[in-house]
Amino acid sequence: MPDTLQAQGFNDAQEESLRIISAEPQNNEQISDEELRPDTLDTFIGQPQLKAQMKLFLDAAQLRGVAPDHILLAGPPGLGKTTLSMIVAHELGVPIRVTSGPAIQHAGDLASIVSSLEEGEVLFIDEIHRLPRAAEELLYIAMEDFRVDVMVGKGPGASSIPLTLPRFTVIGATTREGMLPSPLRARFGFTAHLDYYPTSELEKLILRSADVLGIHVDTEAAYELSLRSRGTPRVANRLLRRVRDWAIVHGLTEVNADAVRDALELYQIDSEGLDRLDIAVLNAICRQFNGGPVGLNNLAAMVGEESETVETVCEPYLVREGFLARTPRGRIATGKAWSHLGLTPPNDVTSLF
Ligand SMILES: Nc1ncnc2c1ncn2[C@@H]1O[C@H](COP(=O)(O)OP(=O)(O)OP(=O)(O)O)[C@@H](O)[C@H]1O
Repeated sequence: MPDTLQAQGFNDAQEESLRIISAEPQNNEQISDEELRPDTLDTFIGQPQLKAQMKLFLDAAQLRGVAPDHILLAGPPGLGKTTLSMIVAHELGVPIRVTSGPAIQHAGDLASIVSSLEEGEVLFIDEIHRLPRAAEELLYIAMEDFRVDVMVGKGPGASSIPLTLPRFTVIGATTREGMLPSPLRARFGFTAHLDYYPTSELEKLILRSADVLGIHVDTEAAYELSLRSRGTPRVANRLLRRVRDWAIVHGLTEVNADAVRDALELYQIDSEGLDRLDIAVLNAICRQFNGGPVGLNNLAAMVGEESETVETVCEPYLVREGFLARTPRGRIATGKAWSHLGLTPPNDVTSLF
């Protein structure tokens, strides 16, 4: 009988802690994301190269007195794509219309949005890689020729009337740049890739968010939080809120490093930002499979999770942080994983890394 997570008592309350380190927004988090969004490039923390490029790009458009070219923002969830698009509109002093690939079901939905845009307006399309095909084709023409063809009538008598659109700027955001068809990708004049944030920048971000939320957080506490934030602003802000709750309940007026450690221990987030599922995965590879290699399905069965969850929720961070390696024969635990678990790798395993 496999030693699964359920068998180890991985219950709903513990699953809750899984979601704390997820980079995806949860429940009503869009609302709490809003209050922490910086609204200028100067207050947007980190990504220095991207900010410098973006500033030049926007300044040039403003000096030329035209709407900037279309912008593609690519990168993992929670790194600030939506925030940057709001900043672009704010810096240009123009309104922004927000939609997303999954919200547009028919080409007509997109036609009605683009045909109601004002001159210079920003159209933000989140998850642009999920637009339906017909909408994508309509978008090609709208982006390139600022035109939309409106179909009148049905069947053989149908005809299309071209409607000229004002110049506007599309900002597309995607977590899956590779899924964008190349004709769509080619229509963006500027593509920005967002990277995971180093801890030094997450610290600044946490101190800024603490200020906005009216919490006193000392620098050591900000550092401890940044270590556990998986390089992701959304995770940093979420952990900060959970630590704030802990501080309120414990009657603290200032959050210090001990409060961060104690609060996050309660949520089963360790010093490297690994949660219970990450640890279960590493434990399974080291203890049950002698360090690997082990196939994804076996591994997922061992921890009692869907393969997809293991692959998309745990692995990217474990691989990025050097705890786990993917090889053609399966997943292997690295030396860092063994030492993080306080285990000694067997001799025949050390040759694998
Ligand atoms: N560079 C930054 N400086 C300050 N706060 C940031 C930064 N990047 C992101 N944030 C904050 O992190 C949260 C998540 O950011 P945002 O919604 O922009 O991410 P996203 O990349 O659009 O995520 P998704 O792909 O899930 O839509 C927001 O509260 C935002 O204010």
